[in-house]
Amino acid sequence: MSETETSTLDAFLSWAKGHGVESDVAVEKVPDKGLGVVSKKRHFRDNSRVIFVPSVVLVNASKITGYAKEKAPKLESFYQALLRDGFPMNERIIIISFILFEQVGRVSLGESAPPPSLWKPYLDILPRKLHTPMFYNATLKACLDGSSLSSVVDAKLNKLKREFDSFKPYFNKWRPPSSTLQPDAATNVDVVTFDDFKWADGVFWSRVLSFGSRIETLSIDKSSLESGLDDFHLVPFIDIANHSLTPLARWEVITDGVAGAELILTQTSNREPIPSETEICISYGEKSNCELLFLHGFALKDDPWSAISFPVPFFEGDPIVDEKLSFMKYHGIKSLVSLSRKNESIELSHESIRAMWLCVLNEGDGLKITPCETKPYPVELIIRDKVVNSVEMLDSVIQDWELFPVIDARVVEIILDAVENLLSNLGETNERVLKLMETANSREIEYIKIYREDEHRFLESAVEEFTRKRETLMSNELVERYLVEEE
Ligand SMILES: C[S@@+](CC[C@H](N)C(=O)[O-])C[C@H]1O[C@@H](n2cnc3c(N)ncnc32)[C@H](O)[C@@H]1O
Repeated sequence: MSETETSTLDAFLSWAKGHGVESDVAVEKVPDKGLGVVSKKRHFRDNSRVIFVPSVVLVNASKITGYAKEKAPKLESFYQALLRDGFPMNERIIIISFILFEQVGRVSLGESAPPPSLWKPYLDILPRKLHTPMFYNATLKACLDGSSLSSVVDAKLNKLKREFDSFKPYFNKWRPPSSTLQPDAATNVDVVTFDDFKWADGVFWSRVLSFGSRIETLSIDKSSLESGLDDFHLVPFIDIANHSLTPLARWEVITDGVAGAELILTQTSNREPIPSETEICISYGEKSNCELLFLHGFALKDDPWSAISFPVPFFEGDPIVDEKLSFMKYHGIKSLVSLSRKNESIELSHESIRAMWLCVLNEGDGLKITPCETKPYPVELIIRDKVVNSVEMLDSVIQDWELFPVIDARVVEIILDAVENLLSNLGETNERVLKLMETANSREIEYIKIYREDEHRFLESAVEEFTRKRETLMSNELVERYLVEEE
């Protein structure tokens, strides 16, 4: 670690201690992972706590808006201007704008900046360089060609760019009063660049913890959370724990007594102690290499959680596609097909099945979908004379239909077509990408290789599996009859 890195880390550690963080472990640089949490003595895996972070140091949207109101008028007027101009404010926007204000806006404001926030020593240890595909140069980006991630990255870059362009004029208000009165050369330079914006978004998605989802799984009374309605939290210290497929620890929300969060060494029947100098990792969840690469910029050779997502392949020229999309949006059905490996077989998520039903059904099947201006919902969906006003209703109408095997067969046919296409795209680009990879040797290339191989294996299995499913469905008399008629 450089001298500056060491002093920034020391400042963070003494800040944490001074604000009530208790820790039995060290924070150190870990090869190829940035910082990590490392044991400094023997520990037993007995549900004992190794880090406690009191709620006072947690970062969430409510605390940030409170801080802006009380101590950072420029940040407060930024949020107020966004609200006034009708921007949809959410926890992510509040948190990433705060990170940008503290780390970039403050520099631009110079002497007119408010004193640094409570969280400055924490913000200072956030990695300045991220390795996700959002930061790839042209060569690395070309190494994703043919993979499912390639279009996902393009779509995300475009979305972020649109978002950044809409916020830019507001970020540009983070200038000292003199420069807003007398525009000079410096004021033509944007205060926050697109790279800064991507960085803050990347920091958010790679570190944020959802307390809501953890509380739901633990069935704790949500109202007892000090943070009220906040879901997303940055948790200094605990968010230094890296991801492993064989994690030694897990994080928990504490709602009893002194509220906060803790890192616990998960109990196991293995009574062997964890030796000193062992990295203590957690699990970031059942994430495929595609997700790990997208969100975190790394991939794991032995990752068992293969998955793939692609946009719902609506038929070209489907006359009611906009209405279908509107129904899906209103009912929270993503326009995405997600396939993942479960219990040795490859399955579509339930939400994807709903999206696919809507994709394959048409007016000839008795589906009517009409815009409605007088109702609380944007479109009215009728299937077989039944008004479908919830996803549960959609499930029962389709599953109770005698034509269900036919619909199922259409879904399987289209998914098979899509995975065959994805596999052939990946195969066609492989040779060129492998050559390109030889010209650049980096950690990123190694991770892309792992991801591409994983995706190739997964798609091959998906093609096999959906071919089998199609054959089984084809042996159904009703399906055979209908498909012949449809042809
Ligand atoms: C929540 S942070 C963990 C702390 C981080 N290492 C740091 O320096 O601040 C998540 C990031 O750590 C890195 N990381 C976590 N687990 C990793 C792993 N198994 N291999 C490589 N990098 C990892 C990735 O950059 C990821 O986005």
